[in-house]
Amino acid sequence: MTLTPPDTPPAPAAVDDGWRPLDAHPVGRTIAAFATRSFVANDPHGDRLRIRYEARAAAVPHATAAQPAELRAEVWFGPKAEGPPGHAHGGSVAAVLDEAMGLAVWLAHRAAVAAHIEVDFRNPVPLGLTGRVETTAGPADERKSSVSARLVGPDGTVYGEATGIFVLLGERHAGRFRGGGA
Ligand SMILES: CCCCC/C=C\C/C=C\C/C=C\C/C=C\CCCC(=O)SCCNC(=O)CCNC(=O)[C@H](O)C(C)(C)COP(=O)(O)OP(=O)(O)OC[C@H]1O[C@@H](n2cnc3c(N)ncnc32)[C@H](O)[C@@H]1OP(=O)(O)O
Repeated sequence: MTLTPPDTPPAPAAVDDGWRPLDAHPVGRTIAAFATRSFVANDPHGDRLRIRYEARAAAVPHATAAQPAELRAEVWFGPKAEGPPGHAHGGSVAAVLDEAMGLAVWLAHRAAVAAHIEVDFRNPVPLGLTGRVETTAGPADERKSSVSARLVGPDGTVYGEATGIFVLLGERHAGRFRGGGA
């Protein structure tokens, strides 16, 4: 019996894990528009931070307690994010984690501001790193949500971990967090 060489196996079908650009998500569009102005995300071609958010499409159109919307991001730390020589400033890492947590709460529940965050810097972030921010928004009551996030490198190195309490914006905050500025 002769064995014929197997055909070249077909490329594995791309696995659709449900992640889409943020602006493909109905709530995500509002968030994406906000993010173009934010401290973290306002310079997508700059040398400091470049960040691209994605939402889990499985949550379209709205999150439920059983299936909260999820947010993640790809982030690049450029030469102008420097803190310790050759590495990212802790404030830039904290800012990235803070914003991602805020947007994750917004996507899962509604717009919110950070009341309390804690950040653990696990490994120094080399400048030039492109990492992944993963977020998990916890359940919310009518006033607040817990949330966590971490920054992971392409090889699985965990660079930073954060937890936060975000206060959901309601009627009592009306007018406090409007756009504008001096
Ligand atoms: C579809 C249209 C949408 C339009 C959206 C419009 C605007 C968007 C607005 C905002 C954008 C949203 C997201 C932005 C995303 C990311 C940005 C990055 C995240 C940030 O960077 S954002 C900036 C930094 N952030 C601040 O600038 C906040 C300054 N701060 C305050 O403005 C107040 O401090 C406030 C409002 C936080 C609370 O004040 P408050 O009076 O409303 O809340 P209150 O005291 O009633 O507490 C309610 C419950 O939260 C618990 N709680 C409160 N504080 C706590 C703490 N520190 N630790 C642990 N738990 C805490 C209480 O214990 C209570 O819990 P309980 O209900 O169980 O009693």
